[in-house]
Amino acid sequence: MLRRTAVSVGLRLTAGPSPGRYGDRHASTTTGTTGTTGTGSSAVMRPSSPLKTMEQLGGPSFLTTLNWLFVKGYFETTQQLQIEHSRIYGPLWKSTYGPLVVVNVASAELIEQVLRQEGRFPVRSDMPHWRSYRELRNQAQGPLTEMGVKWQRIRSILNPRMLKPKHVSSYTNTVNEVVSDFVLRVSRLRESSGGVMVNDITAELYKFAFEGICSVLFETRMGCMKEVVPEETQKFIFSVGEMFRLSHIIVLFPKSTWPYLPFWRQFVAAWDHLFKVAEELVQQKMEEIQEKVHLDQSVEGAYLTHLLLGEQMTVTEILGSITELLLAGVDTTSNTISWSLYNLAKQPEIQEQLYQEVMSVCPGDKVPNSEDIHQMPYLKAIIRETLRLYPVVPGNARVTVENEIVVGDHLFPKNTLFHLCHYAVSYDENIFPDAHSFLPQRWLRGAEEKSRQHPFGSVPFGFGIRACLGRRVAELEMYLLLSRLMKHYQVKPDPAGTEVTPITRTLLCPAKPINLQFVERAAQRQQISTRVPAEL
Ligand code: HEM
Repeated sequence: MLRRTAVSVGLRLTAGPSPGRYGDRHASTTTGTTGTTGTGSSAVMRPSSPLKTMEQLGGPSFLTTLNWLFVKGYFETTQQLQIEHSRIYGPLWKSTYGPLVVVNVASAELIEQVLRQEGRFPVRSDMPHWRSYRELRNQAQGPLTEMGVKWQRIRSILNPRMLKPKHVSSYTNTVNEVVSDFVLRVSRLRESSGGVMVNDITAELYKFAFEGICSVLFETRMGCMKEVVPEETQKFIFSVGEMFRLSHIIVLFPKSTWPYLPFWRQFVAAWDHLFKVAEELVQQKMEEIQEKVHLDQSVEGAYLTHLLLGEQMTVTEILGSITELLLAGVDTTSNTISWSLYNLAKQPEIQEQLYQEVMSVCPGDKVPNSEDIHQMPYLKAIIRETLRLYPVVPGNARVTVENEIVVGDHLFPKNTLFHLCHYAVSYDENIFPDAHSFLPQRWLRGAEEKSRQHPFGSVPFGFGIRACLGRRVAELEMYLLLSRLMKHYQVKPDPAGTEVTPITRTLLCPAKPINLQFVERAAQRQQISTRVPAEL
C-alpha cells in the first residue's frame, strides 16, 4: 500500500466552486405538473391525472429479454435494442433481469424529468461489480463509484483543475506535444504500410488518449507514441477494454455466483493491473516531490502534484480517484475521434469545410491552441454530431435514492433504477431530422434546427453535478488532435469499402477495426503544383 512520503509544504488547493456550476444544461422543467411535494430538485412532481404505479408499467419479461439478447443477438448491440424496444413499448417501459427491475426511459422530455429530480447526491447505479473489486482489494472508491456525501467531497476536490477553463487551457502545450507525436506516429504507420493506409486507427488512438491523460495528470510520458510501446502500457490499455467488456457480462449474474465465474477472475485481474500501473505512477510522483523538497526546490506541477500537496485526500483515496480518471480517459476520447475521422473520410465536403476553417484560423504551420479552438465552431459541431450518432455512453443510469418521483404519468418508489436510453433519443427524428445522417451544421449557432432542439436530446457528457468530470480535458484533446490532423492529412475511406457499425461493451465502440487512408496535404499541394504546368 502506498504511503504519503511528501512533506507538507503548506500548499493547498483552494476550495473550488460548488460542483453544481459545472456541466449544467438549462431547460424547461416538466410540463403538465400541477404541484410538487418535498423540497428542491428531489421534489415529486404531481401531474393532474391519477398516477399509475410501477407495477402497471409494461415491458418484456425476463425470458423475452433473454430471447432478444441471446437468440435475436442483441447482446452486443444493446444500443440498438433501446430503439427496438421503444418502438414496441413506447418511451417508458420496464425490463426485468431476474430480481433486478430497470425502468427504461427513451424520450428527451422524460429523461429531463428523471435528471431534474436526481437529488443532491445523484447515484448512477450502485455498480456492485466495480465496488466489490475495491472491497476485495481494500482500495478506495473514486468519483465513478463513490456515493453520497463521500462522492460530493471527492468531486469538490477533483473538479477545479479538471473543469475550470483557466486550468484546462493550461494543459494545451502538454496535450499538443502528444498531438505532435501522434502526427509523427501516423506518418510512420503510413510508411510501414508502404503507402497511405493506417489500419485500426482506434487502437492507435487508445495510445494517444492514454498518453494524453497521463501527461495531464502526471506530466509523465508513457512512450505510447514510440515504435515499440512499453508492455505495461499496452497491458493497461488492454485491461481497460477487458474491464468494460467483462462488466457487461458480469452484471447479468447474481453477485453470489461471481467468485465461481471465470469472467470474475479475469475482471479482478484487469482491475489489478489498472491499480498497479496507477500506483506506480503515483509512487513515482511522490518520490519526485520528496526529492525536490529535500533539495529545497519549489514544487510545482500539474494535477496529481496538486492532489498530493493539497493533503485533502489520503494517498489511498488519491489512488482510487486517479485509477478511475485514467481508465475513463482512454476509450472515451479515442472512440469518439475514431468515429469523427471515419465520418469525415466518408464525407469529403464536410472534411473540406473543416480544413478551411482550421486553415483560416491557423494558417501555414501555426499549431492550433485553446484560444484558436474558440474560433472553430465547425470543429466543435463535428465532435458534437459525432457524439450524437455515437454516444460513448449509449445508456446512462440514475437511482432515485432520496425520494419517490413522478416520470410521465407514473409514480416510482424510492430506489428505482432508471436506464436513460440516450442512444435511442439521439436518433429521434422529431428532435434530429434526418437523424441517421452525419450533419454537423445542425449544431451551429443560428441553424434553424438548433433553436428547436430539445436540450436533453443529446447529452453525451451526462447532466448536472454528476456529469462527466473529464469533459473539458476530453474536448481539449479531441479538438487539438482533430484540427492538427486536418492540417496534415486528408482522410479517405478504406479502399476495401468496409462499413463499420457500433457495438456496446458498456461503452460504445467500433465493431471492427476502422482502417483509413491518410493522404499528406503537403504532398497533395506539391502534386498539384507539379501537375499544373504539364496540364497547361
Ligand atoms: C468523449 C469523451 C467522454 C465522454 C463522452 C464521457 C462521457 C461521460 C458520461 C456520460 C458520464 C456519466 C455522467 C452522468 O452520469 O451524468 C461520465 C462520467 C465520468 N467521466 Fe467522462 N466522458 C468522456 C471522457 C472522459 C475523460 C477523458 C475522463 C477523465 C479525465 C472522464 C472522466 C469521467 C469521470 C471520473 C466520470 C464520473 C463522474 C461522477 O460520477 O462524478 N471522462 N463521462
